Amino acid sequence: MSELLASLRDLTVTYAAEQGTHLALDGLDLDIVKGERLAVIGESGSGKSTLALALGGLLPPETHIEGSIGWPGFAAQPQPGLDIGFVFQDAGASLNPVIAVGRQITEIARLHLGLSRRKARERARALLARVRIPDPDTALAAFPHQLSGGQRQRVAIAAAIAAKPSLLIADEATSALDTIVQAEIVALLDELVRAEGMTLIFITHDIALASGFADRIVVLRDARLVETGPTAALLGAPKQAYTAKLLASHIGLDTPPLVAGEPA
Ligand SMILES: Nc1ncnc2c1ncn2[C@@H]1O[C@H](COP(=O)(O)OP(=O)(O)OP(=O)(O)O)[C@@H](O)[C@H]1O
Repeated sequence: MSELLASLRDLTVTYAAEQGTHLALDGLDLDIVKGERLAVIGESGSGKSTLALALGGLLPPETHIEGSIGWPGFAAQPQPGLDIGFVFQDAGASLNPVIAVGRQITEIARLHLGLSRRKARERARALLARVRIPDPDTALAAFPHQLSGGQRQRVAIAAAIAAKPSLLIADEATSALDTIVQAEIVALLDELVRAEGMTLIFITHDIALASGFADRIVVLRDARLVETGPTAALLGAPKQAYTAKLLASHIGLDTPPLVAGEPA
């Protein structure tokens, strides 16, 4: 039987806003299986990022959380940055603009893996090569603004996996990139999670992008989980009218995936 990484039960998240409270997740039940590539799709404001932040324990302090997030896949409460890696939409938000790329990755490896300065730098170089940054030696000394948007996102991925997390959460990680670069980054994420045996949660409003490589899709709408199922089943025969509408508005079902899946 598949091993569970996380188990969310009746997860309800309410933000305290100036105009009152805002229900961002409403009674979410979801099991996340070790090693799966899970796409979370939904329209803007449906609660996707809130789910990502809740999993990482990164919700703002004034947020009210009910229900539970269990982590049967971890011996102890997983730590963001160590057990859970994050890639956000804007690499600029996760990378410090005034610190060289190499040092940013090196610091993570030193902090979380306790590596010596030299070993951490070797790891940073290897990670830059792993995410296919051309000329990793030069890139180590580069500042984020000296790289292209796609390269910055590759660096952000290298930083996210530097501490060897078991779970990688990519929140709209490709939304700011053009279509070709998007497909390259998705292919890279897909390859990395397979090779490293990580679990991937890929948050996106782009069903076509998700359908190319996700094992399973979760559909959120207005803070609620509408439907979840294996990608092919959900795309081929959505059970909920909302999912069907979402699919119809984004892709024809004969749209070829942007990233080829594994041969059957
Ligand atoms: N810190 C916050 N304080 C108050 N309300 C918030 C906060 N963060 C998010 N919200 C609200 O909670 C709801 C869910 O937001 P969330 O960012 O999780 O949605 P999303 O599906 O990720 O949207 P998007 O695709 O636009 O990023 C939205 O209505 C949003 O306005």
